[in-house]
Amino acid sequence: MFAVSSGYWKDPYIQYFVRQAKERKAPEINRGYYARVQGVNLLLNAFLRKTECNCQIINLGAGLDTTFWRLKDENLLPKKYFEVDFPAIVARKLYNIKSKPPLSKPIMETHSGESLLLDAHSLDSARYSIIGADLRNLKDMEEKLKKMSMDPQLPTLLVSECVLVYMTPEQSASLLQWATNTFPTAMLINYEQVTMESLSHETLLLENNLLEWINQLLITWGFFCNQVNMMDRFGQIMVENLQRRQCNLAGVDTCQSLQSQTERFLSTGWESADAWNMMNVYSNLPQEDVMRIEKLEFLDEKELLEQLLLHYCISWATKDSLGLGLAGITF
Ligand SMILES: C[S@@+](CC[C@H](N)C(=O)[O-])C[C@H]1O[C@@H](n2cnc3c(N)ncnc32)[C@H](O)[C@@H]1O
Repeated sequence: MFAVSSGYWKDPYIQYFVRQAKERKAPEINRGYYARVQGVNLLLNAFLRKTECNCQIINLGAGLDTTFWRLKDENLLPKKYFEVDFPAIVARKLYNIKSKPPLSKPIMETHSGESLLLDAHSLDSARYSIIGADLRNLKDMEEKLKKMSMDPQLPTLLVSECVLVYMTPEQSASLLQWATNTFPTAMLINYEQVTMESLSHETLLLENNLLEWINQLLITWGFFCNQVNMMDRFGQIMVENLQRRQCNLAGVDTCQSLQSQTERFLSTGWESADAWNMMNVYSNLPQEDVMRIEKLEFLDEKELLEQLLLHYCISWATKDSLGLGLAGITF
């Protein structure tokens, strides 16, 4: 919300989901969010182009994500957009949708046919469905998705942003395997942590600054959305802090390296997989817009931004029975 209100990117819908007034965040945090949002959108849009929107999207652990509304505004809606999250999170999202016309109107506008289903834990309309389910209970989740007309034969994009790390490696592997067993033509985009393996020793010596900054990150970004790897000092401090706050890091072992991030896909039936740290993603985003956002706020500590970006990655994988050229999607 703060990054949006500071002009990093446009999202007219996030304001309807955020309870507190915009709380100021550090420029590194805003740039980190910018890289994540632009990076994921870039791959997502490429999938929509390849499939000419003749596809479905399933956002796993969607939280209060606003992508459905963006795609509607940009005339890029897939045949159907699904979201899955725990029933309690879904209930909160549905409450906002029901009570805020700027959220409900676009859903009504894209709805046709039978009456729209809306209860405390699910929504089913022609182009947008939300289900309350546990990603670790695949049978139940699949049944619910099928009830809402999920079509396994359609090219399917699965998105998981800061979600798999909450599950054990076995649970997330089952989810990835379920995806390849279910959808012959699919792509999965995953955003989460990766170790700082590529950082130089000198950068790590910035530890005093780092400690202070990590604390800020915990309060703002990390505590809510992310956990990091235990392999380095940065990761150790954050993991210890998160554990003190009873935040469980069940999936952190899979985040060790870009290689472990791609291997998790290749060992669960995906045909191609790639993973880029966010520093690389940031450097490959359209540079005109990067130059624009870099003028928004003065950034004192470039090294800290680098450390943040090197600690996160976007990984993606494809399986392409229809031969749409999904493996060619990249930054
Ligand atoms: C850090 S939030 C990320 C939300 C959203 N993807 C985003 O990027 O803004 C993690 C989300 O995953 C959901 N989640 C975690 N484990 C889950 C599970 N086993 N089943 C369903 N949802 C889960 C949480 O409820 C939460 O909404």
